[in-house]
Amino acid sequence: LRKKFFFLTFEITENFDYRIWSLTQRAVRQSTTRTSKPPGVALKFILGPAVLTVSARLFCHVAHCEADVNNNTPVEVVAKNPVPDFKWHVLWEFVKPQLFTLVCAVVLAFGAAILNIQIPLMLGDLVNVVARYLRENTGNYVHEIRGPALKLLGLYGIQGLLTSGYIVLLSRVGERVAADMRKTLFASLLRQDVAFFDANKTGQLVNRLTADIQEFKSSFKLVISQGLRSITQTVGCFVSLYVISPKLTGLTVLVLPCLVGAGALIGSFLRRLSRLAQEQVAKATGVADEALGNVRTVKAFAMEERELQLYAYEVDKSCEMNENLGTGIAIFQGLLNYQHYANVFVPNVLFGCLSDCSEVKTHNLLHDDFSFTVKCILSKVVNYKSCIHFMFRSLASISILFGQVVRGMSSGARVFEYLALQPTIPLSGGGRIPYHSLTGRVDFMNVSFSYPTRPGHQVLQRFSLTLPPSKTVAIVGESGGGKSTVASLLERFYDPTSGVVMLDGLDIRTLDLCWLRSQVIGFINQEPVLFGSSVMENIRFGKPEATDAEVINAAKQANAHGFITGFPDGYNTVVGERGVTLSGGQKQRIAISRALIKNPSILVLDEATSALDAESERVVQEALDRATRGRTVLIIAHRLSTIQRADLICVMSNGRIVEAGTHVELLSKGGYYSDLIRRQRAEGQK
Ligand SMILES: Nc1ncnc2c1ncn2[C@@H]1O[C@H](COP(=O)(O)OP(=O)(O)OP(=O)(O)O)[C@@H](O)[C@H]1O
Repeated sequence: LRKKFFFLTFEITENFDYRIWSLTQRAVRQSTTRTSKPPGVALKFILGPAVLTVSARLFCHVAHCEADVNNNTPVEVVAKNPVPDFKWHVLWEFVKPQLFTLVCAVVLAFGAAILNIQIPLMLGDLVNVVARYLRENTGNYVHEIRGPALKLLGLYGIQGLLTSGYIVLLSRVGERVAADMRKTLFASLLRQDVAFFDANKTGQLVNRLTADIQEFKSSFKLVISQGLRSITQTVGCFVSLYVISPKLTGLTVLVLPCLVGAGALIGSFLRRLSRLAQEQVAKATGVADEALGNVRTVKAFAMEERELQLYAYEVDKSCEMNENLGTGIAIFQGLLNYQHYANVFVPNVLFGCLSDCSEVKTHNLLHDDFSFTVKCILSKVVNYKSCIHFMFRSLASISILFGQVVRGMSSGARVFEYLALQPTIPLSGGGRIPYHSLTGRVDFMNVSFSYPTRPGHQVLQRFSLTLPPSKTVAIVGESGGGKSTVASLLERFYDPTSGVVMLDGLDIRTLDLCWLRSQVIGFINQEPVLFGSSVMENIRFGKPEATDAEVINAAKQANAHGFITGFPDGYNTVVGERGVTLSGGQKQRIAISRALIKNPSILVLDEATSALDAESERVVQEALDRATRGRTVLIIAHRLSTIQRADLICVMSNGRIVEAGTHVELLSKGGYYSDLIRRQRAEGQK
């Protein structure tokens, strides 16, 4: 691992690729997770009907972030959440709209379960008829057997109908609850701050939306259908057992709390295993997601084998954990059956029936009739055994269900955890400045800022800058100096740690964020991300209500109309995932169209042309020159040639402006800027 870490760190110092940075992080993560101590465990369990009521909270991680200010080595940011509780009131909110259907399903399931209890008793009656006929060989066998047989047949029929009915209703409830959960979770995720996405991997978030909700849905359906049936059957059989033999049933009552207690204990352990196993699955998904999402970079570095190893490592760990969980559940079931069958009930059945059959005793006292004794015992034994058999089957299915409940509750708790998250920067609410009075003046006043994931590392320090209305201000400077961070603060992806960002003299924290982003600021960055839909839809993303004519007009302004109409499908051309079927310059011009269609007062260009070759840069630059007219523009630039006509050029270093002026002023100063120009010219000549 150390070797891997060294190799990857070397790569990043060569400034190769962001992807390598993330690989490096992963290497660090693996080494730290292997050496880190296991988290503290606070077991919590409640005796009683353990399966359904034990709290999901098991142990607690303390959230912490690490930062190494003096060292440029990528630092791992670990955001560990406390283990979430399963919140019943949140579940209730989802179940409430389906309550009627659910109640119907429960009633049908309950009916089916009650009929199930009748079956052993009916079987007993049937056996009695057969036994009597075999023993006495008198009477009309067909006539006597017909009654119980038809009753049994009818019972099975009705039970079948009830079963189909509740399964249909229950699957409807399950699917709708799951769909509502997915939609709400997705909405909640989209609402989160950018900082949230800095700290959480996309793969893990997608896992919440897919695997966790799927798991929860299966558990939910199973608990209601099988759980209800099994519990009803257990209780019903218990009552029947009591009627047949109170003494033996008393013994069972004594033994059962011990079983439930042991079950709760093992259950709390299994729940912990299950949660860890699910987290591991999400981790493996995250690795695959990252590799597939960046497949070109993986291929460019011939890293397929390494990615495979990383994925295999995570998958093997998850496999091992799930195997442990399976073993735990198996042992639990085994113990349950063993205890029930071998230790307590079976040896006592005959004894219990014989000693408890008061009917037999009374009859014997009066008549001393041995054949009656045998007949009575036979009937009781058959009934008792049938009931016991059904009760054990129900208990066994409860124990199988138990594993599912454990997994379902952990999944549900993880989903509910994200549902409850509130963004620190609310998307809506706050004031709007009327369009006709908006000038587009921006002031950064004494802004200091650290990224939430690296609180110890101050990126901006008492930074002040004014973007006058309809003027172009460019920021240049060393890599990592904080240029893009300024743009992020203007977009309000983050809020400053101290100081304010103002728009037309108003603190942007008091303004409606949705309005600010959708109508005031147009943002174009170095690597425009397009969606895998048509060109038309991608441009319309900037203004969903835009007409086709508006889309075409925006494309014309961005120098994009020509190449778009050159495609066989024109504006209906599908651009592929992330716009993979377009060239860099074409993608950039579509991104410019997308920003221009909302006619923003402020335009932020974050190194918009730095990834392009000379010809593409010329075409895109033309588009940008046209787009910036009459707007307040903030340009974050690498290539100094593109910003020479800016009204103000600021040179940034270590989170501060160290020099500011026009191109000519700065050149004549002979300071940082002229040094940058000289260095860039020298690089260009190499
Ligand atoms: N999302 C983030 N979370 C934590 N730290 C970040 C994040 N984004 C940037 N940083 C850190 O903030 C500092 C400033 O980054 P920023 O991207 O603003 O620099 P820059 O001047 O735009 O660099 P470049 O010219 O290379 O794009 C860097 O040290 C960087 O590592």
